[in-house]
Amino acid sequence: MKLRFAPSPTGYLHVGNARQAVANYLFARRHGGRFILRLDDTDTSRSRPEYVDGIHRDLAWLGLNWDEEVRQSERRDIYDAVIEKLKASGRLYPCFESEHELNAKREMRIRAGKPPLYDRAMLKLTADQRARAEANGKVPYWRFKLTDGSKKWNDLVMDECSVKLTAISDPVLIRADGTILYTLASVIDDLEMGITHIMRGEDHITNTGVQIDIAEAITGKPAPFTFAHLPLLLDTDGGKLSKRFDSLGLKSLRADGIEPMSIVSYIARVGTSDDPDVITMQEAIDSYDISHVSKSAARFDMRQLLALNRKALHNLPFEKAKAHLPAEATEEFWNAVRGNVDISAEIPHWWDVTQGTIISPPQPDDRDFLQTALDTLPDSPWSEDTWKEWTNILKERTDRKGKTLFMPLRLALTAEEKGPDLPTLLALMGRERVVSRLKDAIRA
Ligand SMILES: Nc1ncnc2c1ncn2[C@@H]1O[C@H](COP(=O)(O)OP(=O)(O)OP(=O)(O)O)[C@@H](O)[C@H]1O
Repeated sequence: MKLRFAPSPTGYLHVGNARQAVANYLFARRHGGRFILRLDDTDTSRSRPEYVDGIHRDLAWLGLNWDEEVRQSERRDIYDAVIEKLKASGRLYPCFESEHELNAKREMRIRAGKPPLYDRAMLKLTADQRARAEANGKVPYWRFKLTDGSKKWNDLVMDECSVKLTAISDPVLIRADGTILYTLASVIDDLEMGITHIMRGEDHITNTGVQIDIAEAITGKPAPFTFAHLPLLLDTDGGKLSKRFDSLGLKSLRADGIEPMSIVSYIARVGTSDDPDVITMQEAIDSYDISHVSKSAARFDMRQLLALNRKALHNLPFEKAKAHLPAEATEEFWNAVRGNVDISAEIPHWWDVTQGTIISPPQPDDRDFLQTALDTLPDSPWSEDTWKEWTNILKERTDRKGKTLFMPLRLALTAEEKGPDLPTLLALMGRERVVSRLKDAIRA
């Protein structure tokens, strides 16, 4: 069994692309197969080295290690041999019509109430006519002659699929400048590399019909692939994701401090009948079941991802959390804050709260209460019991309890209305910091 994830390096990967990478990886690992990274970089005008680096970085970050890597731009010889064969058999035929001529023909067909399909005029070109066009400096581009009828396959996600080839124009597979289009390069690679399962987005369903036809023209045998077309992942508002607009990009999620395993856990289960939960890679592999993937489009829900990430951070042991923490951070600090962060980008704030400087917001309405709090602050050294000792005195002196007692203190000490347990935080902060924050809140 051999699978491939085949992104085009024309942008940074988004969570939709990741859905395919994760599906291919988990399916391959679950069944003891190989997972290949294939860079579909035939579009030289849009492919860029920094996007290749980006794909490597994102996949490695997610923990999707690949067994082999190939680049389409390095496989021209392989394509040329197959192209010669297809030209010789007449399935690839030269075309000379300009964009302008094609548009005019298309409009005429539409006006005549016919579908705007290519009329295959160039199939009737005689050797003489071709020689004359070439003598006039015209260079042909090449279309693939589709067979009549439909191509059917039993999809692992979409069940029975059928693409009516008679409703599609013969596709251009080689441009006049010699560029090979994705549709052709991809099927040659899949055959040559012995890919057994093609898992990709449902945006490829029409391609699949055409590619089955091309594969059969190349080998003279039924296409040897099993297909799985996974629905597209939409953004939270139901909009399309785009590499070009960097929407929900893995790079930015990483920069925001999302844990890679939260993303893999979420993406492996979103749009399936299984509930997302924070799982290990091995658990994701063992539990991946393609028959649980739903046929309809799934929405990426940021709140759900954040909930998983919060759980992942909560479970993260100190040794692993160190990567997100300041060098001087202690295990006590991590234990105090780990249950209260959605993303690791929030950690520096809590570090400042306990070890650095923050600006306490003014609390004019609670000035007297905070002055009493300052006056009754226990002397050092402090422990986790100091909070209780202090607030017991405050309860007696001020008659306050519950929220009216705790909230002004929380706000003064942390500048937040929510956060880690105050008894633990107070012990970590130390007396000097607390005195200066209380003074700030009173003075302001
Ligand atoms: N929103 C999406 N949800 C799920 N899969 C997607 C989504 N967008 C693309 N894919 C899949 O990602 C894989 C990689 O494709 P590709 O690199 O061509 O991505 P793309 O985002 O469609 O790129 P481009 O915008 O450059 O065409 C393909 O299997 C494609 O079907």
